[in-house]
Amino acid sequence: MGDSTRVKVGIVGASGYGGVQLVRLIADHPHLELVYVGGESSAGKAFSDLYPHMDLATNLTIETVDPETIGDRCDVVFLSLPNGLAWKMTPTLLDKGCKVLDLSADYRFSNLDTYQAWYGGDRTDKEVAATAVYGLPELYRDRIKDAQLVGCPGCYPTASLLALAPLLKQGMIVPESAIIDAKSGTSGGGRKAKVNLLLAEADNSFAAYGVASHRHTPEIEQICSDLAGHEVLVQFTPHLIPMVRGILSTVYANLRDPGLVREDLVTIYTAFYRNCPWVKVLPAGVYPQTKWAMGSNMCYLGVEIDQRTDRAIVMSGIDNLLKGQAGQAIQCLNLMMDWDETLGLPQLGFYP
Ligand SMILES: NC(=O)C1=CN([C@@H]2O[C@H](COP(=O)(O)OP(=O)(O)OC[C@H]3O[C@@H](n4cnc5c(N)ncnc54)[C@H](OP(=O)(O)O)[C@@H]3O)[C@@H](O)[C@H]2O)C=CC1
Ligand SMILES: CC(=O)N[C@@H](CCC(=O)OP(=O)(O)O)C(=O)O
Repeated sequence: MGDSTRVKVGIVGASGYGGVQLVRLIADHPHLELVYVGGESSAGKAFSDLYPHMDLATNLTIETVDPETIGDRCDVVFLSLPNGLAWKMTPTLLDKGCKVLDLSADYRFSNLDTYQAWYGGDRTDKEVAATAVYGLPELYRDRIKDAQLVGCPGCYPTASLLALAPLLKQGMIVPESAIIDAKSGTSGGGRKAKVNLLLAEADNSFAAYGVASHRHTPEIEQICSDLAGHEVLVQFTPHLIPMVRGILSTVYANLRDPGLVREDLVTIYTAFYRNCPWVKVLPAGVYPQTKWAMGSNMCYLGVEIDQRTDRAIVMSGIDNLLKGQAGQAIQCLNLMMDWDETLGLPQLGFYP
């Protein structure tokens, strides 16, 4: 039975990894009621037939995607789809008065030419895209509060930008010297079958991919440029690591002030993130482990300085499906609804 006091929520792409996390988080959220789940190949199946252990979270059946009817039934819609689909349905959802949170790359770029150069597609929603806000609350909280459309960041950009932001914003590093070395578990590639994500391919192996060409590079550069106040290029190398969940992003950059020690960085980072409940700056000498963040919306940051090279080294650990995806989307929605930013989100991870 429906609860008229709760905000009615729909998820398009509910069967995927991001969608499942959203179902779980919405079930635990005090102000949200899931009223619609949509998909393509899973349409017509009960959500609990796909995920039998989640029958307590919802008894909905996955439906086909018709933006008009979704817009009539929902106040808020999460789009957890492959890149290039959200922009085709978002204008209708917004016209219907919905708040829209897109987990794909479609609304992350302030310059659509950049989007089209990396993702393709012939966008016809330029006016709508211009209203989208980049959904990284620690950097754009006030803009997210007023947004009707949020483009939630990618998992690698979330981890990497939270590591770099204090240094860039305060002009402490040479921006172009930034090198981002990031590792992701296989769930980062989504639930759809892909040969490189098979256990027999990914297990006992560890390799870089997308070297000097990964599509998260321009997304990271866009926000770094915004923080630095001028155009910045960065070096970003992702790796696939044989685990399911988690990202560890290690960022290196040349310091402008060679006199700093790591305790200074702890103080600077703690001050920068003092109003951010989802970032935990670790004490000097403590470095994040991905398992701490598994099941939690927290980003753990460890800071270090190599005094031989005068480089800052910052390590950022997140759960790619929570702070890197669905958790961050709920965090953004909390802000858009003027609710506490922590509502309905898990603080502590599953481990140990
Ligand atoms: N995985 C991660 O760590 C992160 C992913 N992202 C982004 O979030 C988005 C979702 O990712 P993820 O959950 O991993 O993806 P999955 O591959 O796990 O899920 C994709 C979902 O999209 C649905 N879908 C695909 N095509 C269509 C279509 N034409 N119409 C309707 N539904 C469709 C699928 O439904 P069905 O099963 O019914 O076919 C499925 O539910 C992507 O844009 C991804 O890049 C962002 C940050 C992190
Ligand atoms: C391990 C793995 O394959 N990771 C994905 C990142 C997924 C993601 O967040 O990307 P978008 O939302 O920008 O598509 C990749 O490198 O393509």
